[in-house]
Amino acid sequence: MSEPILQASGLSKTFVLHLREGARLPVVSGASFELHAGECVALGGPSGAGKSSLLKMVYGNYRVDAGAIRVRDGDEQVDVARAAPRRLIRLRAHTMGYVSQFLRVIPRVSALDVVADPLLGDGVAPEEALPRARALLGRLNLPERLWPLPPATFSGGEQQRVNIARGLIAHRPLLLMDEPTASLDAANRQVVVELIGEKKRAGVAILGIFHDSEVREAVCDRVIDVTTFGQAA
Ligand SMILES: Nc1ncnc2c1ncn2[C@@H]1O[C@H](COP(=O)(O)OP(=O)(O)OP(=O)(O)O)[C@@H](O)[C@H]1O
Repeated sequence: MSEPILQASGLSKTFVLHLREGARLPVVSGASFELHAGECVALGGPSGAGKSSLLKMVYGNYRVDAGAIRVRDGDEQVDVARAAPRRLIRLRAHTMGYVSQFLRVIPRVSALDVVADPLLGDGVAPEEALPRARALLGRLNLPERLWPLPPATFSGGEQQRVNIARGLIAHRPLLLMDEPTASLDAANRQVVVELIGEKKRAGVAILGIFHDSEVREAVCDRVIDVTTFGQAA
């Protein structure tokens, strides 16, 4: 088997609530798992098990107390748990994408530009990036009249589709997805299932939270049960 794209080993994290007399909330202890090219893996377990927290640790938004999160970046390996902020920014720009549940809206920027932006950041010319953004928004059934508008006033499902298009338009070898279909109707869920399938066939490794069991069964090769990582004392 090829080298893993993501290798997490011995991750532990306890939240300490300093404004609550230092209350301690252990969330994971000794979490270890790997992801290989072309596979989609779901983080599973009941509400509060630590799925979102684990995803945020892998992306580098939450610090870990112990353990390593090694991500393959071309010929290099970057340990997200120890990487300098600049290295993390570079890793996120080209290697590790994140499709959050909600769109972070940028004032006055049109939906089309929001979606094309990652391609432009990769150096793709606007003449190529914009048609690709239009095609993806079209596949996701976002009405054409909305494309030139900033998404701030869009419905939840419309914003989520803009967010998915932005997260999937460029190639990133590792994709983290937090409930990508939460606000979508059945037809659009199916489009997202197809888009994820295409990413897998392109060799992308996907780690995500998929509460919708139909979507999970359609796209995921296995489930990592977060409860098996136990909780720190
Ligand atoms: N920033 C934070 N500060 C303090 N505690 C937190 C923080 N984020 C998460 N927690 C706690 O960590 C535990 C795990 O939360 P997390 O959101 O990771 O669970 P989850 O499995 O994703 O749940 P759900 O399926 O309900 O979204 C919860 O008890 C939560 O209260």
